[in-house]
Amino acid sequence: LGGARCRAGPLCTRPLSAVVRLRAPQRPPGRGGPPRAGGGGWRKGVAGASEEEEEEVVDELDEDEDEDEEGVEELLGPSPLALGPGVQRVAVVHPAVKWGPKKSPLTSAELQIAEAVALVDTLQNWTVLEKIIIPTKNPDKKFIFGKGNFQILTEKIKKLPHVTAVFLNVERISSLTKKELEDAWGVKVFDRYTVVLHIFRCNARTKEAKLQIALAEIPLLRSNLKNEVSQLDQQRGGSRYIMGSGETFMETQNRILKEKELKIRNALEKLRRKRSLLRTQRRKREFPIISVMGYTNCGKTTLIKALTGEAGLQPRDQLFATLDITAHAGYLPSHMAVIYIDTIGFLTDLPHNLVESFSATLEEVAYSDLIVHVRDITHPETILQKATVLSVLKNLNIPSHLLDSMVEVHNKVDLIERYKPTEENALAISALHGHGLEELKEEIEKKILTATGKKILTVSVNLEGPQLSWLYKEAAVQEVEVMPEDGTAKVKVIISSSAFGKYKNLFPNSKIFMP
Ligand SMILES: Nc1nc2c(ncn2[C@@H]2O[C@H](COP(=O)(O)OP(=O)(O)OP(=O)(O)O)[C@@H](O)[C@H]2O)c(=O)[nH]1
Ligand SMILES: [Mg+2]
Repeated sequence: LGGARCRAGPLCTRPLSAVVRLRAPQRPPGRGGPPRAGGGGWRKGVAGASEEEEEEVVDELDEDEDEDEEGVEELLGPSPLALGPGVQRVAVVHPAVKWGPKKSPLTSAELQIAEAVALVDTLQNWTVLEKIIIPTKNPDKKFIFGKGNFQILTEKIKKLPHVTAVFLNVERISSLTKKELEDAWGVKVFDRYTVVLHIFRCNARTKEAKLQIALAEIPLLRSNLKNEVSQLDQQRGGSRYIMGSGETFMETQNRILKEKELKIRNALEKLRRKRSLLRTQRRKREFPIISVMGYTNCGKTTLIKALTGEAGLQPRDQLFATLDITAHAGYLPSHMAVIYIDTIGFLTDLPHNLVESFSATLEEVAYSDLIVHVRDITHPETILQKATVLSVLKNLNIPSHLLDSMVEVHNKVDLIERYKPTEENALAISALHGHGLEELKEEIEKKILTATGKKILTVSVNLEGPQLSWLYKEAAVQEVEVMPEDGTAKVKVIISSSAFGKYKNLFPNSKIFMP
């Protein structure tokens, strides 16, 4: 890939496998409560998992982590974009549909080109030299532009002496069109797919992200191969057989690519199995899971940082800062421990197979108890962004109850004076300044209790009896307030309906205080 590196430093995120290592970030402000045994003491009380058990899971999951690392680098290989090292000076060309059925009702060419520029700005050493909007009737057809407009465009590009590449802001161009445009303009031509993929490549840190990128790059390698073969054919006048093998060069290369694709899919499948093991572990520990989703740069990481107090999280004003799904522990108002999952942001016209290669990661979302949809309400395209997020979620086969219970959050309201959401049930917040977070946590807690069928209640127990240890085993004890005068304690618990039924049967005389 040469010298094109991202502006961002190393990502400071916590891979999903860190879930089982979570430690309570702070002790909740409660009276009494279970005793603290070392660092994980409080959590031990909440989740009912011993530390030894926890370490065991970590060991099991970390196994062969390192030995695979080299294999992943090999599968990822050099970038198929074949970019030279160093600087790229880019002309961003946006084919705008002025009318007809292909015209997007929600967006304007200026805003679309602004997003394309933001994508280029994400990359270190890449600068935008020129922005050109050029009309077209149908950007999906083979040559994108009409003859006259193409000539105007070619003249404009040729007049830019320092330009090294053209970023054509369409989802995908065929290898044939790409070649023709490159021949006509004498510079490299990228589409959205290649630019986004390049950003992903720069931001990928974990094995899973790298494998997903390797998978998404296969179609590029395939079209590169096609070009290479047609060039060879032109030079030599026909396909050549590799001596003795009976296979043409194209067939051999295609076979190698297929094998590579299979290896990547297998490696991803292995990671997926690991993930499902983690999921079972988490279920056992009864941490409710909240997936935080939204358009890229809307403030997901900032929000999770604010909700969990995790200092290591690094939000950045950059598209696709987060590429790995990561998990972070936080507390709801009643001291319930939950896990927030930070996810990759969405983008309009994100090429289909790119989404597909990341959908394994996003599969995690389907297993969460609640989705929080964060929106950058200050963005001029916020409505289109919402539509994009909802449509991607639909395509991911997220269970409908999760879509129905989704919490919509309007973020960055500090930038708008006296903001009032027009959508019913949306919550206005500023993740950066911490406004509206208490209300948000209350709302999340309400929905989590409904989703998990749990109740929060306080019971009075006799300290000499078995109730307290029963509750520690079967429910999540939040607070214990001892009444020394009569040897009882008031215990606040989060308990499932079925465990509550059992409790009432076992201890019919225990006093119960509903909230
Ligand atoms: N003014 C303001 N800026 C915010 C707020 N929340 C986030 N930001 C800024 O928005 C930018 C993006 O924030 P992130 O938290 O990295 O966004 P993200 O959704 O995680 O982005 P990706 O991971 O790239 O998809 C950063 O510069 C944040 O400081 C907010 O409430 N107010
Ligand atoms: Mg992020």
